[in-house]
Amino acid sequence: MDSNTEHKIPVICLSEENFKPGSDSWVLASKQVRHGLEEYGCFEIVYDEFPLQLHNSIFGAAKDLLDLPEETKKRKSSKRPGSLGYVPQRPITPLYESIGIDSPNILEEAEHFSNVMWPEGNDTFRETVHSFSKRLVELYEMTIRMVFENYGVDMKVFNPLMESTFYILRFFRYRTRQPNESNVGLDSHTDVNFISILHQHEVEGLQIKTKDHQWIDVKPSPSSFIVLAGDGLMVWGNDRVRACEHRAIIKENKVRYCIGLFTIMKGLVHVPEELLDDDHPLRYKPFDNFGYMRFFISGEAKKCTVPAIKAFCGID
Ligand SMILES: O=C(O)CCC(=O)C(=O)O
Ligand SMILES: [Fe+2]
Repeated sequence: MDSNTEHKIPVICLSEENFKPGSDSWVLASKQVRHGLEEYGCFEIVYDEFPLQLHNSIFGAAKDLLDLPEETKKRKSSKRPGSLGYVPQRPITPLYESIGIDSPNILEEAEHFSNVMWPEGNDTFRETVHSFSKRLVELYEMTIRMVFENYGVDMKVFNPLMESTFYILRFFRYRTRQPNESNVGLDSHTDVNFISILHQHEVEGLQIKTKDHQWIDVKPSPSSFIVLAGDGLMVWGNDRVRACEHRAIIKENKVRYCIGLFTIMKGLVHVPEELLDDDHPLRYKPFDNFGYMRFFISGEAKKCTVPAIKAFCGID
């Protein structure tokens, strides 16, 4: 079905004020966050104070990186066994290519990655990736804090959860299509991690699927960030939060760039006890996020006859 106007993804207008936990606008924003995650599996942050300069420089960095020769992009930059790293254009996703950076919020890791790609060094790239990622980690932290407050989850487990978060920054590029090619850049899916924060460049493409199976377009803007619940947050929330179904459709005849910060839990994710009661019995066994990612990479997930997350750790 085509996009329509009945649905509206909740928008939080971020300001100094609602960045302060406990303020009136914080409380209001956190209700919208919960509503967005339960209804759509996502919400939008409009962050007017986000520096335009940083928006421009991160997409400049994306282009510089993806313009490198294929052999360079394939170099191993991740220290994790089995990490995805560079994903070239493939027959099933001919328009799409992407490349990921582990722990980009840690300066030494941003430096390590940039030295692998540019052995002569690239200070601009390293600095841009690091400062962009740090801003997105702040948005992630705010989201988790709001979710905790809204569900009444003990703040004692907030810091441990933040400390067990692993971050990957991924740059995506979609080339223009040939006359006979489909406009599907990336087909409908839910993300296999905990939370994803996407930032689009000028060319639109991101679409979100509603509960009643309609697709809504998410328009790009230099101050807009879309926060998506992945399968991991759905597990943590014991199915209160929906994992967001989304896709990328390339309608315009222009190259499209998008960037995502993907958060992944190290160790096991347990449903907090505050989210369990007679009406909400435990639906998932402790969840191993990296194990779940391997379940996809190995092709096992494709064989499932029920949603992959249910097959992996669901209690029926
Ligand atoms: O390009 C986009 O807007 C979405 C990318 C995406 O969903 C993903 O990489 O998981
Ligand atoms: Fe995705």
